Amino acid sequence: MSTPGSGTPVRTVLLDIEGTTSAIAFVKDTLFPFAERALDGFLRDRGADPAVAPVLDEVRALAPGHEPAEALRGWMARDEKVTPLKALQGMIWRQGFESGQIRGHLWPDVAPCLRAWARGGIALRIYSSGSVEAQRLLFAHTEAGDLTPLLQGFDDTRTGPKREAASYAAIAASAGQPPGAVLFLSDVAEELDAAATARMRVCQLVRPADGTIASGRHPACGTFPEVAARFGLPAPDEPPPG
Ligand SMILES: CSCCC(=O)C(=O)COP(=O)(O)O
Ligand SMILES: [Mg+2]
Repeated sequence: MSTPGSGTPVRTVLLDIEGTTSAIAFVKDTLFPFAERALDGFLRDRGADPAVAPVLDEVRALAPGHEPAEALRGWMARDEKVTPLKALQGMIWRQGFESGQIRGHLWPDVAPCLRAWARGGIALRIYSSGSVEAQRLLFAHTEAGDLTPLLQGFDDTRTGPKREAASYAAIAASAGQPPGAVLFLSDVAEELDAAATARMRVCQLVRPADGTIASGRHPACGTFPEVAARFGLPAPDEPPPG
């Protein structure tokens, strides 16, 4: 697949989380089990809250004939990126992040690049299946500190599915950028296909520790400094720790 907009300088970097900024194992082995363990207590204690009850109605609408807890556990077991599940996970993770039980994992090459890119005038935005609430929590409580001041926008699947081009067109419009000035980074080739169809520039993060396989359809990099070198972004001036 060609690289749309390759003559346009990158003004915005749009970041996926799982498999891109953060380890797949962190999401699967830390975040998901935390939500699984806390689910029943959360539904019992908070199920009638004004912020929670409408989300449970969305669950019932998507899984008629099932108890919400049963539907949610099924989606979790199959890692289905269902919007109300992701919203509830974000609410459950809040207690874990704010109490210090969970710290957001970032690959060591990520924070130095985000700082350098933001300092260099590049707008940084997140687009993840994780809810906007979860995204903010993760970046406010990373192992490298609170990185939310570096981030200018957050989108989740309420904007649209990650494998549909219209979602990327909407994000570029809300960022006030032509799609060709936006570089989308993700580990998932189908997400990159959709972003490229919307005329964004794209790069697959192929992190060996995550077991990602290069699709061959898009430019691929193993680390954020490689992305910086390939797409003309500022280089990090601090070496990654360790
Ligand atoms: C704190 S974000 C949680 C990550 C998550 O729940 C998820 O499904 C990740 O999906 P992504 O689109 O970032 O690959
Ligand atoms: Mg991902």
